Amino acid sequence: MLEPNLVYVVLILTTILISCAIWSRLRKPLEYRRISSHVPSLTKNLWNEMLFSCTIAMKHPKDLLPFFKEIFQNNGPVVHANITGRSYVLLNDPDDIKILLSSTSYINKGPEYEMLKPWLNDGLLLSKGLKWQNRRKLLTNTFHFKTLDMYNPAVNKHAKVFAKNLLDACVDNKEISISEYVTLCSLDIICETIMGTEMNAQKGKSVQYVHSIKSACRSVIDRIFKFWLWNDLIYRISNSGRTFFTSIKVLHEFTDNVIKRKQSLLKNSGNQKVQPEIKLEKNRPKSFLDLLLDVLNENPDQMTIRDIREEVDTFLFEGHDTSSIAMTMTILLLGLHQDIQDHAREELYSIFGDSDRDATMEDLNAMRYLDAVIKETLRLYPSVPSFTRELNTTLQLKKYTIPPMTTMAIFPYILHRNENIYPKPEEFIPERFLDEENKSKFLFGYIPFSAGARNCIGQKYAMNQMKTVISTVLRNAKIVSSGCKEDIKISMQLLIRIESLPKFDDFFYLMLNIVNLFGRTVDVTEMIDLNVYGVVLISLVGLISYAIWSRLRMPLEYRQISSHVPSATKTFWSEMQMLWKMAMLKPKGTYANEKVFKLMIF
Ligand code: HEM
Repeated sequence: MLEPNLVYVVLILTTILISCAIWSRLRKPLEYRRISSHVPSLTKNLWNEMLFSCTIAMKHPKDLLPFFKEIFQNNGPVVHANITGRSYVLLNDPDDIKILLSSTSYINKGPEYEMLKPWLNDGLLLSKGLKWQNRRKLLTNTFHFKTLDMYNPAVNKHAKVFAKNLLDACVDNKEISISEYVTLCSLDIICETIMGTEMNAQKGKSVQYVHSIKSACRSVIDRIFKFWLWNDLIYRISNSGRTFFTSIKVLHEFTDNVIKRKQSLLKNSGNQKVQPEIKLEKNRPKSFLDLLLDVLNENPDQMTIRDIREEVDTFLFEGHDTSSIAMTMTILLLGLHQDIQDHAREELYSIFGDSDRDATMEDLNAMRYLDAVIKETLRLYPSVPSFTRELNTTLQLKKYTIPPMTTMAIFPYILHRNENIYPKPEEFIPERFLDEENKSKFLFGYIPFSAGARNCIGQKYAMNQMKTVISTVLRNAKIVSSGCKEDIKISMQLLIRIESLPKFDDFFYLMLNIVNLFGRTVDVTEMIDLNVYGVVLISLVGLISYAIWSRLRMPLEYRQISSHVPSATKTFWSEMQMLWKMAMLKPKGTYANEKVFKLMIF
């Protein structure tokens, strides 16, 4: 049964691939089609294009960033590649990146962002033109420093719950997985600050939302790189697409709930427009959701409930997942570098002494070393590993002219490892960010929050939140992470994720992809959903065949060695047991994933 299916898959995929490539080439203007004649290109002809499209589609997310890094190493900082007819230019030169990002002519996102539309609709991250301009202007006010000050008590409150939960979980020196704790804390913070409503995620109320975000992100990245999933119909019937639509149902329900709670809070306070605590101070700025609901009430032509939902969806996602990854990575790195951790703690002691008071805005500004630690973490592990822009008009780079309709792709993860900007780029050295001389060097060579008109609107908010949470942990606990930095493997998804899987064989991954296309429930990025029985069966068959085969091909005297030399594998069964145990051995410190944290009370 399997073989004819496989033939059909290959046939269908090849047909889709060729038709997409030919069709999209023909409909583009000539200059667009000729881009590869003057920009170093990986896909100078149709065959190369098909090969590249397939290679990229079959890459495991953990191999994507090293793959792109190698492309830059081999071809220079500006590289062209067609993926089934879509033209991409990959940029890794800070000067060229500056030209692109600092111009207000190139603010539209690439076509991949369309894949997020069913989830985030036309929220700030995805919107274009006038709609984006108006929204950005309106919402920028809600990240004013006075507003951030107003959020401080809530951030401190949730940071303390987070630290307590970690310490409770680490009783008896137990190792714990930290990422879920961080994510729930981040979610509580975003809900109570900018949404103005408590969701009690840290009390276990929103675990489903967090899992759905992860599934949705995985499905989207799957779609971005696998050209056969670009088609809406195929995506909808594929396993990846079904996971995506199931997940966004949960995500939308959560957002609706946040909005309803806020509306009922406002109703109960007897004032539809202003929050009770804001009423006390007349000039106090409004928080995000208050402001949107105000506009809805006062100018229903300008804002509908649908508009509010798309912004709440966008800010809930962008506002908690990005910073929770950054906090997880910072805590992991501090646990691996005890000297840096001690230095950060000394700084906190000089600010707070033995007091357990809340961190104020002045305290946060005084945390210069912790600030550098977080910045260095974001250099090595920028939460958003890559982003794109689509050109409306011609772009003149330092050396090349890029025609309209090209998608420009930037990879902060790779840019931040440029040896010319960052000596010893793989090393964790927060001091780089304390040296004033480096500031000009880092401009456009350091873009974890992007740059220019479409940079991250929540940058300052995120830094404050991260400093508050991490300083609270450091003031209460000593962090120890097992493993070493080299063991951290990053998976390129919409946002980065720590790879916590045993290594997948490439062939195994390819087979999973094919099975996935036919809708079996096999999740390729999380072992949890993997068909465990299938894996055990395949491993056993492989083991037995190997043992029989290797015995039979050896001379008899070799096979009888265990009869006179003390042996650990006297029987066939004990040999298999030994093989299995060796295969399952976890070398000390090999998996520095988020499951190997130890927090110690000091
Ligand atoms: C460590 C934390 C964060 C990082 C590394 C980060 C990074 C980024 C990056 C790289 C972009 C540009 C994406 C692109 O061009 O496609 C972006 C945009 C955005 N971020 Fe953040 N972000 C963080 C935290 C936040 C927070 C806390 C919020 C909200 C409270 C937020 C809201 C947004 C929004 C709405 C956009 C779209 C802005 C626009 O297009 O005008 N981010 N962020």
